[in-house]
Amino acid sequence: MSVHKLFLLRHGEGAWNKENRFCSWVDQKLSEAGVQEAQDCGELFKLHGYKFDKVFTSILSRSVQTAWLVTEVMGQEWVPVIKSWRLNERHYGALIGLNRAEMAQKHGEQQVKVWRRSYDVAPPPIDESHPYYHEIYNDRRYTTCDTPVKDLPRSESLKQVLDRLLPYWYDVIVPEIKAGHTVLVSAHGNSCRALLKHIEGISDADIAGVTLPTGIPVLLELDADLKPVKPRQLLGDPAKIQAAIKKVEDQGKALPNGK
Ligand SMILES: O=C(OP(=O)(O)O)[C@H](O)COP(=O)(O)O
Repeated sequence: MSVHKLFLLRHGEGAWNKENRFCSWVDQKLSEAGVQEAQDCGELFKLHGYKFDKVFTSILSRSVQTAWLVTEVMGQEWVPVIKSWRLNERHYGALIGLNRAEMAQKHGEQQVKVWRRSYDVAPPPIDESHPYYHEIYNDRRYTTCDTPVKDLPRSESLKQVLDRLLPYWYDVIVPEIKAGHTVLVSAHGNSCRALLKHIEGISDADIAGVTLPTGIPVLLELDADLKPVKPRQLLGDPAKIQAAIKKVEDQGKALPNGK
């Protein structure tokens, strides 16, 4: 029997999702379409009558903005929103800012797939010569982390995302769920995939085939030990969800105009 409902949500479309660029730790806001996706998601939750007790976000604006829009539409703005860098998107290292389709043209689709979806391969690290290095590491938000700025990642595999996420999951989120609270995690494609891998026990190989589009919530129904009692449900119109998944997968195809 299902005891707990947990919702994972990749934020609505951001400006760089639209431009097919690796966004990662660059703080992009939601696009107009992304705002709409977040609001639609709130409407969907409202329609189902879901009530959240706690919302967890990363410290990137697109994840926080999504949480605000969702709870606003639901009339649940009062629900506490707790932020941590440990829910941030995967650090894409030197790939940050680059266009996936152009990278596929240059390095091949297979290499881009390895960078995007392998479990334990990290992209090349970012260094001080990278155009976004200083914007990221001089940002005041990273002085608030439980880890000194010098020790924050310079690139991460999905495995490394899970490694930095798990202490937060067990110390902060799990106690909330076990206390009977309904939790929404409003985060990112890869931080949600890492969490999903852990909760569902997905193998290192099979996680490559799991794609989460923006603005589509995932409902997990868990038993008292937080083991899934049924398959995950992606909420919304199935045809729309399939099209959105294909769009994300196609982002790594080599197209000359990078679109
Ligand atoms: O910033 C990103 O994800 P996000 O839009 O979920 O925050 C990444 O660039 C996602 O890229 P990917 O789908 O190639 O792993």
